[in-house]
Amino acid sequence: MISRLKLMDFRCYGSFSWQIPQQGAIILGNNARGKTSLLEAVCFLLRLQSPRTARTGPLVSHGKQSFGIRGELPGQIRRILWAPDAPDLRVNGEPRKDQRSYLADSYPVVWMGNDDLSLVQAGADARRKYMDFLGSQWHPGYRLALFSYRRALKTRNYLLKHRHRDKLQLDAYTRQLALHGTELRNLRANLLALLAPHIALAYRNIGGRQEQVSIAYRASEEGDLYERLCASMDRDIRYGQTQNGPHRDDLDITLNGRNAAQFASEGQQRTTAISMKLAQSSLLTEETGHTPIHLIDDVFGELDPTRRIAFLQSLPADAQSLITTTHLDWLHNAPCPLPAFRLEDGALAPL
Ligand SMILES: Nc1ncnc2c1ncn2[C@@H]1O[C@H](COP(=O)(O)OP(=O)(O)OP(=O)(O)O)[C@@H](O)[C@H]1O
Repeated sequence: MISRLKLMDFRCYGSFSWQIPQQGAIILGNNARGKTSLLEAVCFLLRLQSPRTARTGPLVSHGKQSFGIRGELPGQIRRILWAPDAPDLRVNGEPRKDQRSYLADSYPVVWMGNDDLSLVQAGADARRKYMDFLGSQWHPGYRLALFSYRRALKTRNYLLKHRHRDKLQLDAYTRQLALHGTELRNLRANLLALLAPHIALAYRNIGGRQEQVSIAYRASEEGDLYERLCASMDRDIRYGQTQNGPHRDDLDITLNGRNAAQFASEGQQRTTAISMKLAQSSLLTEETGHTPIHLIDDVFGELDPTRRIAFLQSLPADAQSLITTTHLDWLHNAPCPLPAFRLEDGALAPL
């Protein structure tokens, strides 16, 4: 639970402070008032990641050099002062030397947004991000394997692109890539095995009792990764890029045995996407012992009333949920006991 949030020069907020109710809140506001930015700030404070951008530059208010986020949680005050090349990360006033140690005792987060449909409809990138955001919160080794893999991939791609490549060096990075890639794949496969039953259960709860959703990890190629990388070396050199590996892996999502992207209706696809997010929540609760903070950005307009009610009922009773919306029509007949606030001119006022 986050109880107080303060922002400085974050996105459209110069200075902002909010005492957050324990159970969470509904944040009502017209477009471009800063609703998503608020949830983004909470996500960044807890995970050092924005769901909107991979870079931190866009988070800094226009014309400023750095931003600050401070949040009070049970037993800890987290504070980030982010300046280019010199992030200052503190917990209870103590500096944390790197991102890993800052994140080690942070709280889990689930992000739900109106573009979650892309988990089913869009390319594999969205599904890898989904796995990696969850995996990094699930297992400390996951983030490390992902980070090491990305670093080795970047160097290998750099070597592949350059004409005067050193064969020995290329082989050394191929080995590194295979080592971290195999580790990452094993972690992802384990994660998916744990996650799949949570997704099936969440789907049934939201109304798809007749339907069977299933999800499985699919590697971009079979067999030993090092051997496959060596076998495709000529092609990689031609493209100047590594063509195989976990950065090309995907998830197979099926509904009643058929590919969900091609055969499911939009309603079924939305239910699948929401189930994937609710499954993150139940898995993280089980694995970390903490119910994640739910950051729910403008999802209700897209759901029909039955799914909306079922979704609200599926949120864990003890979760803190921050829900943004541009209107409250969807609340009609919906079981949502959260207090509502209006966001106007960069400040929140109770409704
Ligand atoms: N780095 C930045 N500095 C200043 N303003 C920014 C920055 N990044 C985005 N903005 C602006 O902040 C405002 C709020 O954006 P945000 O996405 O949080 O709004 P929102 O209330 O969620 O809108 P919507 O309902 O349309 O999704 C927008 O006007 C946006 O252009």
